[in-house]
Amino acid sequence: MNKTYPPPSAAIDPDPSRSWLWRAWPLVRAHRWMFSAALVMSGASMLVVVQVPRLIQDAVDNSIVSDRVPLSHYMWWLVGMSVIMLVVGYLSKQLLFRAAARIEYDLRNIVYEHLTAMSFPFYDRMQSGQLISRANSDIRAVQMYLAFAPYLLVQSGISLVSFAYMLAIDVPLAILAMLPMPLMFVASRRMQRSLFPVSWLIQARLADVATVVDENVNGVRVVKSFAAERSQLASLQKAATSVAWANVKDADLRARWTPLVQNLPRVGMAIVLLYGGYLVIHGELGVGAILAFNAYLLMLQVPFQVIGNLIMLGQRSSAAAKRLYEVLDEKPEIADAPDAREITGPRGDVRFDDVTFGYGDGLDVLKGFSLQLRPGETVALVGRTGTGKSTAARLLPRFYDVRAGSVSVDGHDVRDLTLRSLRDTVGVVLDEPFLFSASVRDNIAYGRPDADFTDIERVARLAGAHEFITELSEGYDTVIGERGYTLSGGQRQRIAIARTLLLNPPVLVLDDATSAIDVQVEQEIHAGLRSLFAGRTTLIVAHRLSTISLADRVVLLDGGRIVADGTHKELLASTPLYAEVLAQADETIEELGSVGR
Ligand SMILES: Nc1ncnc2c1ncn2[C@@H]1O[C@H](COP(=O)(O)OP(=O)(O)OP(=O)(O)O)[C@@H](O)[C@H]1O
Repeated sequence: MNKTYPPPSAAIDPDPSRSWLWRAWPLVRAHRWMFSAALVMSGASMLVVVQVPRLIQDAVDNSIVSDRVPLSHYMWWLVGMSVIMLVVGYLSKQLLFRAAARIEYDLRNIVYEHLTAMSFPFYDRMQSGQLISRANSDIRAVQMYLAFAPYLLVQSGISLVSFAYMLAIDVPLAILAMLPMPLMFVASRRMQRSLFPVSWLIQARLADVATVVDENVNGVRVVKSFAAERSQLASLQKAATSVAWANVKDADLRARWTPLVQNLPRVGMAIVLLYGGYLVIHGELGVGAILAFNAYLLMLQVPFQVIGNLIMLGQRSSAAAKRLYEVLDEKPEIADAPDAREITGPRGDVRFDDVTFGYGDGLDVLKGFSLQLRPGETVALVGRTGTGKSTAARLLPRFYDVRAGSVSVDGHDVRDLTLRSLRDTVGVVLDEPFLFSASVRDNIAYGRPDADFTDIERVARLAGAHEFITELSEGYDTVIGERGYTLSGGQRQRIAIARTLLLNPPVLVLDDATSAIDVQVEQEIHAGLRSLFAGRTTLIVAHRLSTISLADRVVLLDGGRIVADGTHKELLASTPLYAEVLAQADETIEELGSVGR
């Protein structure tokens, strides 16, 4: 049913000590036949193009100045050449753009595959805006250079051939006509040098504009609720003004340099006219040769501009490639061990043994944290805000690795299991579930795209989502707006619970996963939730009494470790902190309620 797409045709060379081009070369090599064909064709069309001035020369000398050959003879040649250039040009462009598109496909897949393999610590460190820019503009810059640099170089070959033809017509005239060329080279290099920093500036400022627009669109709810449209608009105007300034600077530099670079060949033409005219007058050269020379001089101009652009493109691509490699060279911190094993027939015996954990280089959040969940047991993890309840829950599916101690499922350290089998075993529902812009049905079936509709409906009922889904305009086929914003927080959470349940995981982690479902609805779906928990080991990170009441056992976390363990009643009687935490949670909920009133 699901179409499968080809994997990337090659990988980036993993050796970071090599140059960026060398590392990217396998991508070009993978499409070498297409590239070679495109380059051969473009070389061939170039060879035809340089014949045209020769032909015009002969036509003028043999048919116009004298009447030795009928003019139609040259006309037919010219028509024939045009047809060849048309066909060959079409084929070479087709092949080149195809190869470029494949390189882009490969690069996007390589980067995306890598990003998918990266673990939570990486995403904690990186800014999503930066990642998105790397995945877009940097890929583009690298692809442009890889695909088009060889083509531009072949095109530049036109200058060598033109010069050879000029030499064949008249050696001293060819050398004289070339006199302004070094000047032109210097001028175009200076032009590129002064334009380069400005073009960087434009890129950077465009990225600033993109960031403002991105924040505005993604944070539209916050912007509007603070009525901050004006200040957002002001920051956009500021960023846009900076872009405009850089663009004006760019136009100014171009206006200064372009006429100079473009008009320098006219000096060559003047020389051709003067010395060539002298030769013609003295009968040493045909009139046609002057025409041909002028045409060749114009062709000679091309590479000077192209090579300048190529250098500029090269600098930009090299910076872009380095940024991409920075991401690609990062190894996923959490990956399968070489001898990782599958977990078979999991019973759901979960154990945290003397765990110490903290994020990055930060302080320990958990210290000496030990907890056992027997198969089929439902345990509520309670504690003050910021004590590390969610952190403990994240260690079970191995979103992060412990600093010391161990987390195990059925006696296997989670680090010894394959991530695939561990995450099939441990289902997680987070408090702010992310839903995709797809139908409700597809969102629920996210982990099992081939699931039957009856199964989808069954888990939706269990999660208390079926009723509101059927009330949506197109029921299960209703497409959810971006990130699920068209649904309420509680509705999103119920869809997320259904999504995890469809996988029927033997171990379930609910991290505050019912926090947005109002207490009454939660009570209504308690029966469903209880039947969910039956037969699976469940860890619930909870704040509310109503959620805690679903658990067989409650554990209280404080100072990085479990400080009390028992039933709700036992803890209430024995541990003042427990009552305090519950009272705080109630107060918070009440306060939130009064703010809303
Ligand atoms: N990704 C992260 N990177 C760095 N520090 C983090 C990260 N996530 C949480 N922390 C820190 O770890 C500590 C524990 O956070 P955690 O979310 O586990 O607390 P919690 O008990 O679940 O809190 P709450 O009840 O408010 O949800 C906090 O000090 C928090 O700032």
